[in-house]
Amino acid sequence: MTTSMPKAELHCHIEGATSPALALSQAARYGIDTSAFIRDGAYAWQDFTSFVQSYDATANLFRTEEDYALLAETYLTEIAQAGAIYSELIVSPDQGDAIGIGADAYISGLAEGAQRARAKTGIETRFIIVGIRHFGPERVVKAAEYAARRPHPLITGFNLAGEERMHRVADFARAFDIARDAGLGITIHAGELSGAFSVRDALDHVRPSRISHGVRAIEDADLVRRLAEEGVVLEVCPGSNVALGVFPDFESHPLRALHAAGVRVTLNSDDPPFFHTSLAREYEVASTVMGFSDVEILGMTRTAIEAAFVDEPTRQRLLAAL
Ligand SMILES: Nc1ncnc2[nH]cnc12
Ligand SMILES: [Zn+2]
Repeated sequence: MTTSMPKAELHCHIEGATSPALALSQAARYGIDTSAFIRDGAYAWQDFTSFVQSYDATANLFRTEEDYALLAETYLTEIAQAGAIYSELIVSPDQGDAIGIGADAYISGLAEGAQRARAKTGIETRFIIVGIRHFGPERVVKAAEYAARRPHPLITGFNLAGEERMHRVADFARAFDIARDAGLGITIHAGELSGAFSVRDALDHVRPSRISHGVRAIEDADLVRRLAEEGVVLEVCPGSNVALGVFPDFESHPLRALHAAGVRVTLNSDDPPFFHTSLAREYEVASTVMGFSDVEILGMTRTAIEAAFVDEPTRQRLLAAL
């Protein structure tokens, strides 16, 4: 049983962590019709493109700083009650602009929510600024420039998400240079919807310490060896991968093979209610379906803390809590 285990995650998109219940209460507040993206109390989507549409429609239910505080507080409190001691939330300054409050107010609302959750439960949180790939390289540079100004102390990393099949990683190298030069931790979505080549491109052009997903590296044995040798940490999201059809089921998911090959892997929830999962469920599936021992699962949590984009005193305090 993983219920009482300490947990940590490096990869959760904050808007994607909205429970359908919270989405419905926000929709009622603003008089928004959700029938296009919530049906029978669950998010409706069929493929990655319609998932992104449902995700964006959900994100647009949060309009004010206080809405964002409520979202972060609700999610972080829930996972803390399930044993999480650390969470890195992927946050998008573009979303602050999209709703008209601006990136600073968006971040400050999220930070207020993180602070409330920390006061109640002790959970530690950091924010990873994300550039949206399908918005194109120039918009991603803008997101990197925003992150590089270090507008809030909880912002410690930079990521690239969105439609992986658009553009090549090299098109985003400048954005990552800007973020890296500002001292931010570097991670990038690759090897989820696109194959092993995208993981190789990420290593060559972006030099990340972590990769968001990266699981399709399994298609290339040399690449798996390289990941293991270079100690690159994979933020693995098995529930998300199965829900999106990247792998047909948990039995054929490569987490076990990557772990056995010596790749440093961690467990993550991605967009939990969209993918019918939660951080707690990822831990439980790793144990009961994938057959990882408690010691192996604790090892993945340790890897997450070792790879977290936090200051050293915080890392040592979190490691001591394991
Ligand atoms: N799983 C995912 N892959 C790429 N971009 C995303 N944005 C939100 N969730 C995502
Ligand atoms: Zn993701």
